Amino acid sequence: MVLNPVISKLAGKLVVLASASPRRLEILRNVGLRFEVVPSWFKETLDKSLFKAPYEYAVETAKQKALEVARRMPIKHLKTPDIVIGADTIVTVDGLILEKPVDKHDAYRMLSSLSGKEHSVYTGVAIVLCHEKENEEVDYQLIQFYEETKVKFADLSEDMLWEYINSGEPMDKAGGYGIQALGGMLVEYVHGDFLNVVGFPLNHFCKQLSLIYNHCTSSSDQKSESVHLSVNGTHPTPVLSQPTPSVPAQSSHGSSSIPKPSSSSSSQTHHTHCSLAHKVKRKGSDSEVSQSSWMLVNSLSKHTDGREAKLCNSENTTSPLITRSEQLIERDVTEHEDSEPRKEDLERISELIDGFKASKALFTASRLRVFDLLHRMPGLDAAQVGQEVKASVKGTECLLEACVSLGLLKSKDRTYENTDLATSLLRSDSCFSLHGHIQHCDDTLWPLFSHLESAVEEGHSQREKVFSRKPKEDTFHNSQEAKLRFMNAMHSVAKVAGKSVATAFDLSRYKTACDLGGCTGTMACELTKAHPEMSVTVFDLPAVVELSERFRPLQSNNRVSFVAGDFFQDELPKADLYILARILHDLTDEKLHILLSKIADVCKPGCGLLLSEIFLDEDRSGPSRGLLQALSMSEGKQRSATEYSLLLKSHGFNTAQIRHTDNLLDAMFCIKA
Ligand SMILES: Cc1cn([C@@H]2O[C@H](COP(=O)(O)OP(=O)(O)OP(=O)(O)O)[C@@H](O)[C@H]2O)c(=O)[nH]c1=O
Repeated sequence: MVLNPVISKLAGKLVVLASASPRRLEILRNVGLRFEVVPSWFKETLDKSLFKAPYEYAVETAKQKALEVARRMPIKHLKTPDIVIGADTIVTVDGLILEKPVDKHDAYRMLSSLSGKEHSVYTGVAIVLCHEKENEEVDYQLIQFYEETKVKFADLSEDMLWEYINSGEPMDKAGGYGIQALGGMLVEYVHGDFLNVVGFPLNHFCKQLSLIYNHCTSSSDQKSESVHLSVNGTHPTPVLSQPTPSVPAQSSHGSSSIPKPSSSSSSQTHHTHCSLAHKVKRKGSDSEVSQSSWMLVNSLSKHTDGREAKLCNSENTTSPLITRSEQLIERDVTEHEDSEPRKEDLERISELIDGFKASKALFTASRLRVFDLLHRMPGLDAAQVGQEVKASVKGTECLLEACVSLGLLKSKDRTYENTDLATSLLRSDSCFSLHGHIQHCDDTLWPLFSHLESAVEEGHSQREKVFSRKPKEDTFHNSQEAKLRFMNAMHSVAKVAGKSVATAFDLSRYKTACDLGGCTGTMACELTKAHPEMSVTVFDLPAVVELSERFRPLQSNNRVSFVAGDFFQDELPKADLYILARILHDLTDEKLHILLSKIADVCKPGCGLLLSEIFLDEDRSGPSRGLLQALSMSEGKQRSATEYSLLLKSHGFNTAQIRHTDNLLDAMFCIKA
């Protein structure tokens, strides 16, 4: 079928991905779909012997995953999604269904059964469309389909098998391998949609969406089969299984009665476009990783039916795949070496080279309170600004011009005023001021980053080396000052990100909360604003609680109280929701487990845990904000949402929802099992 643009059709709809799979999240995020992640609690324990074909099992599991979330959300999250997407990936070989291995031996069993053979990967997908009716009942409409991809593994030696298993990669992946990463080494060829193996058949999914939202008529090879479930409360009852006008068609791979796809042998080839290709583009083509991804993508080809793809390899040739891929890489490298550098590459590198200059210009203007001044007195010229901030005219002029070029100031006839960005984020007294954070970057991070080379060589932060050189830092007064500066930094980030985190989830069932390490109480304040029946205790070190009084006039809220204590040593205040905002990334594994065990001990089943951190992309390729921060961290580490989720799970907290907020901090909501 002809594919029409469709992702934009979902704008404004509450789309929910009922999956904890980081790969599915990334595949869908890469195409610009905006959605919430609510991992399904459905246990993958359907009796496989009841299904005639393996894909029926995958489709049914996907359906149950999606329906569980579609049914839970109106009750537990008090909102009805528009669309819930569920998926399930399985590997089948020799008539067996392989899911995720339970341990290394299980992984060994799976991978050795795949060695030297072709197997099928099926991903079943269920799209549940939720229609709220006037009587508060929800009508669920179900579209389900599956996609098959054939994959052939090389013969794997025992050493290869164990080296791969010991990498840890197999454990959360169907069949015990990840084709998108190290597992790619094991693969001789792929017939079909590559992303289907990774966990989500994007192309087929878009075609289905197109059928739903573009109201196309189905092509002749497509059968129509959609299921309506009329749901009252929590118990769905299948009432009908037939085509409907609003969901016109089901693809040829739709649900149980549909025959297996035939293996196509068309000779026309096209290069596939998958998320890896986008990534290569985004990252530039210099790194080895990018090149190998590029090779992988380009060595796939697509047949005319648009779904069956095959490597340019066949068993009756010596190894055309390798030859072709090598040629592609060779050509790519040569082209890059010989040709003039591309304009955008030069721009990107210059930007990076000058990044430190831009940062320092911002820090300096901020320290001199240029943005405060120009807010009070817009339209000053360089001499007037210099006089006010007690700086030279020449130096001030250079600084102001640099700020204009960075979009922080506007100039007209050699006079200056703030841009909107400066007014909202850079003034020291604005509601969302990042002034405190900027000062912290200048005072603490700047010196640390100037010792980055030693930090990288030695493998630990240079904090002690850098700051013990300045004896004045050790006096009580200065350490007090340093504490205040740090609190100011935390305060300013919490002011900017607090609302996004506090409103990320419906927490209205919780009446008492405790913000551990809650500093000045800004996040606590945002939580009470977002949840009018909630009271929040801020628990922090005595010195912090004492100093936080200076910020209290800002928190005019009697539902926020402060308790002094050390969360490693003292009893935690009782609450039914605990908040950990920007705490975990900074702790060693040991401390982290002590803290999480303490929280788990005081939490009854049903208690909540709200975690707020920067969540790294699952492949740790971004965001730079998180990865750059890691360069100056003394202990601890940055993690992805899945890593946090697994960590919390090991202490009995199930992830209920994850929110990438597009703000400075992301959020995850977990419930004590
Ligand atoms: C073959 C293959 C699989 N996978 C992953 O295997 C999991 C399958 O498990 P699932 O049960 O379908 O999903 P899940 O991870 O448990 O998530 P959920 O949807 O919440 O059940 C998914 O993650 C897939 O990406 C890869 O990442 N690469 C591969 O090459």
